[in-house]
Amino acid sequence: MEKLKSIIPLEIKRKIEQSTTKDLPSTTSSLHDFFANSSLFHSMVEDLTNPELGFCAKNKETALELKNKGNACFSCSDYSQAAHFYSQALRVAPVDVLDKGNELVAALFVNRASSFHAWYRRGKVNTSLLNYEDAICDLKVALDFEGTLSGKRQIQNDLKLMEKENKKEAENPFQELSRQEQLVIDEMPPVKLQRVSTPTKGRGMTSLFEISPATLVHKEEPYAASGGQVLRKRVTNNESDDILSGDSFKYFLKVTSDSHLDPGIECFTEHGHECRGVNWPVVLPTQVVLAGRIMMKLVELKEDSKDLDLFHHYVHLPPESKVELHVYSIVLLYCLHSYYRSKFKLQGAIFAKVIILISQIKVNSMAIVRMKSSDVSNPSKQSGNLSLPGDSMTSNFEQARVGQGIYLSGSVFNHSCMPNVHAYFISRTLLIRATEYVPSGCPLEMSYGPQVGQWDYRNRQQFLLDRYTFKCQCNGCTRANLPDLVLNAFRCAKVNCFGVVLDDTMVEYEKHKYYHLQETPKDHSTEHQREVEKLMHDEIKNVACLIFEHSNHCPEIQSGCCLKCGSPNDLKYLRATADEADTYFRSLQEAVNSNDVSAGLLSNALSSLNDLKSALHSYNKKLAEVRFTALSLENASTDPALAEDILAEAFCSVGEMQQAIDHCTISIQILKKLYSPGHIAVGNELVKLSSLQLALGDAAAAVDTVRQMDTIFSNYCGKQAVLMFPYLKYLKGEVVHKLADGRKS
Ligand SMILES: C[S@@+](CC[C@H](N)C(=O)[O-])C[C@H]1O[C@@H](n2cnc3c(N)ncnc32)[C@H](O)[C@@H]1O
Repeated sequence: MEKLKSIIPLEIKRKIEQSTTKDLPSTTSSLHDFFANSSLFHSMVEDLTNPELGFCAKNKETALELKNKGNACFSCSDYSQAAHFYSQALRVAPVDVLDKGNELVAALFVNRASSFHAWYRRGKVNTSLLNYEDAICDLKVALDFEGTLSGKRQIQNDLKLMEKENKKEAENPFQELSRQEQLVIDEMPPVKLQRVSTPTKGRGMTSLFEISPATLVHKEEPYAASGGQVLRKRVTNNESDDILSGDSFKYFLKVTSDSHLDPGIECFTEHGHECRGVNWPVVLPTQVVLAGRIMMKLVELKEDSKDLDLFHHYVHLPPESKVELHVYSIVLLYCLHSYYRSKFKLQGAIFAKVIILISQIKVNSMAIVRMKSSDVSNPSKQSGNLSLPGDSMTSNFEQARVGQGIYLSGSVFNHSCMPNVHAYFISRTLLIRATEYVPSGCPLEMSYGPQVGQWDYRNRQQFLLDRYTFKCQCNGCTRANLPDLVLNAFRCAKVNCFGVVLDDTMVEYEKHKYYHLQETPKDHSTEHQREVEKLMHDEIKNVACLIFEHSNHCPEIQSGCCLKCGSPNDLKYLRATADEADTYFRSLQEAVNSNDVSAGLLSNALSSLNDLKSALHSYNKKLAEVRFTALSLENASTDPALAEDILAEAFCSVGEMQQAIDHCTISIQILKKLYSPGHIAVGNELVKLSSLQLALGDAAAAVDTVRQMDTIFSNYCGKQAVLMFPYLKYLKGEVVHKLADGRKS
């Protein structure tokens, strides 16, 4: 695409760069006229649309060869190999060719279904031989591939019987998942939401009634979804195993398959050939592919004159992005046109529609993520982990991004850096749940990524501006709050003061929060300025009083001055002390990573921790854990672990569990201040604490920790918490075991 962009004449480029939405039909027409005469453009479109050149290039001879191999395996009863060859053949079979009078693709699907039917037969044989475990495996595969409802019901009944018989399976703590999955399907939001217009954020969502924590407020299937680019390539090339476990891979396919597809087909390791084997759905960026899917959907539903009622920022996009969108819109429409022909007209109004669509996708699409829980997918391995001190800290949140989707109602929820709802996905279903009590009429706002307590004001603003092109106007970014004041703060050097000391940049960020008030057009008078200043000081005073538990001192917000006692501090000295201590923690982190923690390193780090504590405010994030991964619309972000958390890991790796527990506990106390006691970042750290307590054999303490953790995760994901965080169920099981063992002895 870079090449295409580079050949655009300057005059056309300039018009595009300055364009607003109403100019789009004319700017796209000019660019189209230019591309129509460009051999580079046509050869690029040819690359993207010619099935012979596709990643899964079509070839009748190869398909027939593979089909014959499949047939040979089938006749030797090697059904899994047979299915494999038929699947391979399907990847390369051209869509419209005949083989012995039948459509080749259809024949291949039938053969492959027969292979899977053979699985059912084999399951029955294994049942009669009392090989229940094998039989269950066979039947599960058969169930996945059974296309008819009655067939599925029959297999499900057989499976139920088999699972009853199989005692081993019944002991597996993950066996209940299918029942839990049923809960996912059944739960519906009990509240009615209302779309409202807000003064600063456009439309938004509120509830007509008050909402208690953990209430499901919204549930929605995507209007359209697509896998990420890397995944799409791997899927097409059948290279799934190296990036995702089998389970995640299946998940990915479920997420990205269109729901109208036969559910059996969703599980195959080739894509649905929506593209007829051509390249564009594999190589174009995800947002453009998603736009292509939506355009196809609108045409198929005969709704192509309809516009999606979604917000976009075309006019605020940087000039370079506008040019890029123009190029993608023309390329995409040519790709669609090559298959749908007259249904997609190559004209300015339609190119403009695609540009708006991609702009809407940029602002509104959500990253569909799932928890990566490879370390708990095998409970026996996990059990082993807990008995190994060095590994018991490894159960961190990690998320895999499996796709991107457009949720028409879900995207009306605005962002807040202090969100009161949590968005997550089960397969491709979006669920939004209140994480705290919400009074009626109060906006329901999720986090698009950044949160107060996780990042400072400037980083949050920058992220939202870069990624979503808006200046955040949430409560966290327009008012003083405790986490923003302390997150990066120093500590007053005066004996026994413990006050907050901010440097220039932190003071600047706090002042920035009030600029939106100054920007209001109604009044720019000095009096108004004074009002703004006063408001800022009052707010900061309120927050400072909170930190210092009702101190009556009125803080001056000034760089280097303590917010509690007002005394000046040597910022240079405080910063140098903190930086030096930091280097020890970096070495300790490296030693933890390479499993090479020595007594010397530990004692150095402990004295550095004291230095760090003498320079940084006690809630400064550098002292706590920050390996928190936000569930967000954007890529999950992970910060490095610091100070107390590294020490906890280091003590854990040398088997000093009590020390590890002490440092982990302090880390949790800081996180509770920075976020809130019920925040998921705290829950994440509680997972570590409980696994340490279990490793130490302190089941009673672990019970309490697991209970707190359970409350937090249930607030975020309701009954689905066990699906989202499988280790929750596992840790609960461990606690029960340890308690029972304790009673026996
Ligand atoms: C996914 S849409 C949310 C719905 C949108 N308000 C609407 O009217 O359709 C995201 C857009 O809403 C606005 N928005 C959301 N949260 C905001 C916030 N905290 N501050 C300012 N604008 C916000 C921005 O314009 C952003 O690009």
